[in-house]
Amino acid sequence: MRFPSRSFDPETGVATFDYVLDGPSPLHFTETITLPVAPGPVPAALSPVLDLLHVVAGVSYFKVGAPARVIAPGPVAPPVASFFTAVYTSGMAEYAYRNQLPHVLDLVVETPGTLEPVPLIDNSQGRPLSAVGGGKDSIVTLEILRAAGLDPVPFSVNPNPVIVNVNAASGLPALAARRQLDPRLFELNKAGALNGHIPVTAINSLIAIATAVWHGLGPVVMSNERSASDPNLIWNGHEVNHQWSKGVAAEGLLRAAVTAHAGLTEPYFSLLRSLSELHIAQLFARHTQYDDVVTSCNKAFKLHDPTARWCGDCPKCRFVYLAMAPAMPRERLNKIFGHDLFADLGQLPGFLELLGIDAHKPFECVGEVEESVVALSMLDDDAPVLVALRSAVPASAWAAASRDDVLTPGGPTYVPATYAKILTDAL
Ligand SMILES: CC(=O)N[C@H]1[C@@H](OP(=O)(O)OP(=O)(O)OC[C@H]2O[C@@H](n3ccc(=O)[nH]c3=O)[C@H](O)[C@@H]2O)O[C@H](CO)[C@@H](O)[C@@H]1O[C@H](C)C(=O)N[C@@H](C)C(=O)N[C@@H](CCC(=O)O)C(=O)O
Ligand SMILES: Nc1ncnc2c1ncn2[C@@H]1O[C@H](COP(=O)(O)OP(=O)(O)OP(=O)(O)O)[C@@H](O)[C@H]1O
Repeated sequence: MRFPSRSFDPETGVATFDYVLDGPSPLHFTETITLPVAPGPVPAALSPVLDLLHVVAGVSYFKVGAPARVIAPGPVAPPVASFFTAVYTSGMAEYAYRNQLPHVLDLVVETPGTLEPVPLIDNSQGRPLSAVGGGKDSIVTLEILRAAGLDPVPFSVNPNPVIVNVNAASGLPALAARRQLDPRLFELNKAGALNGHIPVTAINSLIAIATAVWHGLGPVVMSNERSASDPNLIWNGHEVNHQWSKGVAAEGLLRAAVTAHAGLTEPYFSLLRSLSELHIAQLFARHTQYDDVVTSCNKAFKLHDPTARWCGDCPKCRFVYLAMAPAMPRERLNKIFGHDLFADLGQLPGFLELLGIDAHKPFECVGEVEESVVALSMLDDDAPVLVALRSAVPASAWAAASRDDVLTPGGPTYVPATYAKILTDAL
């Protein structure tokens, strides 16, 4: 796989990224990303961020053929090379596992030469750009930053009606970028090309950083939780994590790559990294103004035929419902979801999966088994699903689940000291 060229037009904000999968009939792709245009001169750090985005956004096309060699377009510093390789291996691990392509996990992205890291630019003091995905997590971050007086700028890639409505409920003026995959990809998918999951957060994050740089803003603040770092399973000695690019390892690699290549001292961090999903759900419950719009169900974010809001019958809906249940009256919960999931015994197998009974953690954006068990332990009513779940959870699982562990912040983070204090004050 090669990355023949890229372009950027500051008049329109349009960036194009070209890709080639070599072979007897080479496949050419072009992805288009339109950044919100900022007035004034283009900062020097923007172009290097687009260099990184060019390579990272290539994963959507890489997956069509799983080429044995990926050759980056230019020389980079060692932290950048490490980041590229991690994106194409760990970031593509679920794809490799599901398609049984073990070579993907051992791939090394080749770089034509080595650069020194560039001089540093202190961007730590600017207004934070707060990435908004339409779900509970980014709402919690936005509200913490707002309450601390940091004047956050909401930002989304391809805001769909859910995100537009969440931004409207926040009342904050938002920035948006547009991302258009090459339509050839969908034709190839229809024709049966290799397909699978990609580390989309790494792509959205670099688009967010490019926007923050161009608009003279400070760090990009994400809302990735502690459990995003946990793998779903181990395969051939490698971790397979559906949420890899939301995890803390990816965050560290991305930060180091942006600092080495673009010089930003404080490019990007997740404010909620130390928190469990259960904890974040409790913080979300404080903000009723988003109840009619908040949506975490991934089906609402599909490019084709999205649902309007929660589908009410997928792992993500079940997990978020269970996580929010201890934090609010059932009537409010059912109004948010438009479904009463604890009344529907057909969903029992899906809830059992979340509780670690009979399956590995689903390939979805769901929290740890321990969080689900603790959430269940915090519910004491006799809804049919809850009664059935209580009797199915083994004594060992109850004993292993600690409410203190789940609701006490912990684990490694990259949150700078000033923001860490803001988070602590908000808990
Ligand atoms: C919405 C969703 O979950 N999509 C996943 C699904 O794709 P599906 O075909 O059902 O629908 P579309 O998303 O509309 O995709 C159509 C095709 O386009 C490909 N594609 C999409 C976006 C992109 O950036 N590159 C692409 O190549 C896609 O592969 C389809 O062929 O199943 C796919 C295969 O498993 C997943 O790749 C789709 O996941 C999206 C990329 C997506 O946005 N998913 C997020 C909701 C998601 O999973 N987020 C995770 C974090 C993952 C990470 O490490 O960053 C989370 O929130 O935890
Ligand atoms: N379209 C998008 N544009 C910009 N950032 C996004 C987008 N989608 C997700 N994100 C960001 O990526 C991270 C992971 O997304 P995720 O879907 O887990 O979060 P969320 O929507 O805030 O909450 P939830 O987990 O409840 O869905 C979050 O920090 C989120 O803000």
